[in-house]
Amino acid sequence: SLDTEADLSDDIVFQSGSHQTLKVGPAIPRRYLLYHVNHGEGFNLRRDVYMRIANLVQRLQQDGDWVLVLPPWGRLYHWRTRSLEQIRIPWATFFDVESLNRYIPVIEFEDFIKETGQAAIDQILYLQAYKEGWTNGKWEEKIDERECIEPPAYRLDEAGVFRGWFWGYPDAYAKAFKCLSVQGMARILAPVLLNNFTARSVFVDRGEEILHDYYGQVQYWTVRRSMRFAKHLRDIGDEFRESKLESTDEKDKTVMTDNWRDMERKPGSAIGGPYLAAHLRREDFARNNRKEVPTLERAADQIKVALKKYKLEKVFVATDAPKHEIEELRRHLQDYQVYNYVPPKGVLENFKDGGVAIIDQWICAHARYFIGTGVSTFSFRIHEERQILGFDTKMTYNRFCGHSEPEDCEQPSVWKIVYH
Ligand SMILES: C[C@@H]1O[C@H](OP(=O)(O)OP(=O)(O)OC[C@H]2O[C@@H](n3cnc4c(=O)[nH]c(N)nc43)[C@H](O)[C@@H]2O)[C@@H](O)[C@H](O)[C@@H]1O
Repeated sequence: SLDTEADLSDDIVFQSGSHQTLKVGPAIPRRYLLYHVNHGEGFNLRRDVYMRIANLVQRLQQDGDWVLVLPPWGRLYHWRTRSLEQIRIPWATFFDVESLNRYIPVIEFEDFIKETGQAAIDQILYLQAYKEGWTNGKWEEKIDERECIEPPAYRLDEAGVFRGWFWGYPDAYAKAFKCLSVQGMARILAPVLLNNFTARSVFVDRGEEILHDYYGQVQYWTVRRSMRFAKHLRDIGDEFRESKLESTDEKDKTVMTDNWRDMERKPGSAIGGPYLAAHLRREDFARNNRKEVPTLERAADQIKVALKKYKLEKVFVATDAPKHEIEELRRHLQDYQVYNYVPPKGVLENFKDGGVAIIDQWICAHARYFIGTGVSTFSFRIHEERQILGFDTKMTYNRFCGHSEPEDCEQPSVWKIVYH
């Protein structure tokens, strides 16, 4: 059978008469790539893994009809609002799936179930490191089928199928399971998936084990640009900007095009709203006493320096800090107007902790000046968002100096956006 118009057009043979005949080759069966990330990882690290896997699918597409099945969101360590049920969340809650689809074909897991008739996966490939580490102290790209190092996270049940955590879908199962030791870029999986396995649906678990094919290069930025946030979340952030921070896209020069493919901005073209935004990562970062985390007093001092330098009066703070810490920070900044986003009940119920975090990121992305927390992927994703919007790099690539770092601590490396 023919699936798409594109398939048709290649195979149509026009004859001299008025009718046409179709020359149809065997249909290429659609293959599904599913993936998952280690349980302890946070949302923004997971976004990074999506980019690696998406580029793998982009490569696989050259040799067949592959589609990426988006892993439902849920059970994230940092999502702490206990009154909410935070599992089986589709990507459309957080992202503009149409934008993702402009880069590679993606479907939600629920669509996979509908399309294939059941939540059954043919093959799990569980990625792991090499037990022996690097041989001769040399890092090289390699991939091999190996025995599992850790006890497998999936167990064989009486029916002879593998059960485990499939994003909170109790009926889901897999038919086969293997461990693969891997050291390398995402593309290393391509020949394995094309040649060694004929399974129609392959589930790559521990997707974070593979690296970006081309970090910071055009492929990286293209998939990154396709990861637009869901419109309903952007709208909430925009309304907050306008009502509290005197910030609108027209004034700030941050108007977006409908299609990210048509959006190419010169650095410095965006001005941003008349406020400074800070991402202050606390919780586990502060508890583990990471050297990149400043005391609240020191954070306030660094904010004040930047406010004076850029003649700003308003501060927007995105943070995972508990209330009393936010209050303390306010006291240190009492001469300024300090804002943070507190979601109304309905927003929290509909869009969960993940949606609220995105609203925070969106507001940070539109500030005149941004200062983030070192090594936090939450801050890194804001840097990228601002690059896409067209901010000058010096208004973006800034971070707090931690409690045991010098005042002139090393600032984040600048990643210029690459379009072509
Ligand atoms: C310890 C490591 O931390 C790494 O975190 P890091 O890169 O900062 O960033 P994320 O991977 O996003 O994980 C941190 C999570 O904490 C919450 N969070 C942090 N900052 C804010 C904020 O300003 N506003 C709101 N609303 N929520 C915030 C949010 O749920 C976010 O996804 C993880 O990626 C690693 O997997 C690991 O867990």
